[in-house]
Amino acid sequence: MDELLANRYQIQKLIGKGSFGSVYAAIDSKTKKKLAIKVESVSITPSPIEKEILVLKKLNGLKGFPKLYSYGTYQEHNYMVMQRLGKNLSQVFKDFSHHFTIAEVTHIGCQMVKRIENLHSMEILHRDIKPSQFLVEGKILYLVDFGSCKSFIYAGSFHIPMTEDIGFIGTHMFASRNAHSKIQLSRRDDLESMCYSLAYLLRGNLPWIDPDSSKNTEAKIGFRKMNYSTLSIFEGFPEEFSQVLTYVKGLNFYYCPDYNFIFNIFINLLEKYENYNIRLFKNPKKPCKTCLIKSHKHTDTKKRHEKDTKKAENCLCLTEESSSLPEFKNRQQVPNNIKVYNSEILLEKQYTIEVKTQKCISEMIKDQKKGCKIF
Ligand SMILES: Nc1ncnc2c1ncn2[C@@H]1O[C@H](COP(=O)(O)OP(=O)(O)OP(=O)(O)O)[C@@H](O)[C@H]1O
Repeated sequence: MDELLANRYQIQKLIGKGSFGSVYAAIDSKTKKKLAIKVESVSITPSPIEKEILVLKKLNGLKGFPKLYSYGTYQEHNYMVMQRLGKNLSQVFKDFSHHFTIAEVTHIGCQMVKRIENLHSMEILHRDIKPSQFLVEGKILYLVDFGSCKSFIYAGSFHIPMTEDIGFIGTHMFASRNAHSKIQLSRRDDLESMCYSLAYLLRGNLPWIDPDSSKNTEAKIGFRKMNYSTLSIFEGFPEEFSQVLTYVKGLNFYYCPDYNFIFNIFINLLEKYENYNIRLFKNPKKPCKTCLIKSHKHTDTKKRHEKDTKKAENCLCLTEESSSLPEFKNRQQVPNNIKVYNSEILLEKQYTIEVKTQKCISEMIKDQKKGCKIF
């Protein structure tokens, strides 16, 4: 491929390779903007990039998703030009010697559930949720890679049917049990993969992964995964994590998950960790006052609850910052996209919301049995 793609984009460096294509760091020679360009051969059909473009168009620059700038075909390659982001969570986890604190993983959980909720609100399933699909930029986790996405709504308003024998979709390590059973995936499965991603970030491993990689076939992982109880997956960690997984495992195929229920479990857990450091994100400014959540004693009404949840969400993401990636000094150099600050106390006392979880898990599960709430 030429270094100047489509006579406009100066390719700088390969960022990484996926199953179907490669992602490059590039500069727009017209605007000097730093970009990421995903490229795949035109011979790949159906084209994952085409699907990604459709999804990104639908998301239309929604917070926590990369902006799509341009796309096209150039020299036997499909390409899409998007916002350049920082390292993915797997890479950052490695930088931290595979050790995140409970507060950090809880904070990640808060952002993950919001991204998944937003994607689902566009009637789209991700179907390959895992740590490497979340990229850190500023204080925001961005969800990327929409090549496995599928709409769960068809003909305008019908939920896709629960079919079987669909073939495995996702990544063995983080896939839901339904993915291993080859059952059509729905919203619950993205959340189950989110739980396994959080378990991995807490533990540094997942119990169904054998040190001998020859024992990690899809079937063997699936078999072992079915036999681990929720409690054993999160053994030694706060019970809130297993509460979330219990709730998610209890969802039926059609049910619209209560994302706020999960978010509030995480937010309440985070509140227990005073003065925690979230080392993944830079801390350029103090959080603005309007983002600070006040304690609302005795005002636990639904309205207050919703307002606080919204504020908490804003606090987690704060404002979107412009990219601060360093220029590439030399083409051989791997970009060091992210600065990690160990010392700053990042979000001091932001999570002092007085939101006690409004429904216990058994009530939620009872609710589900009453009917299939889709929206
Ligand atoms: N907008 C972006 N900005 C910066 N880096 C990105 C961007 N999008 C993807 N990347 C990085 O590019 C690399 C390749 O990403 P890609 O989504 O193609 O595949 P993958 O998720 O690594 O693998 P697979 O497709 O097999 O799941 C990853 O390291 C990812 O973090």
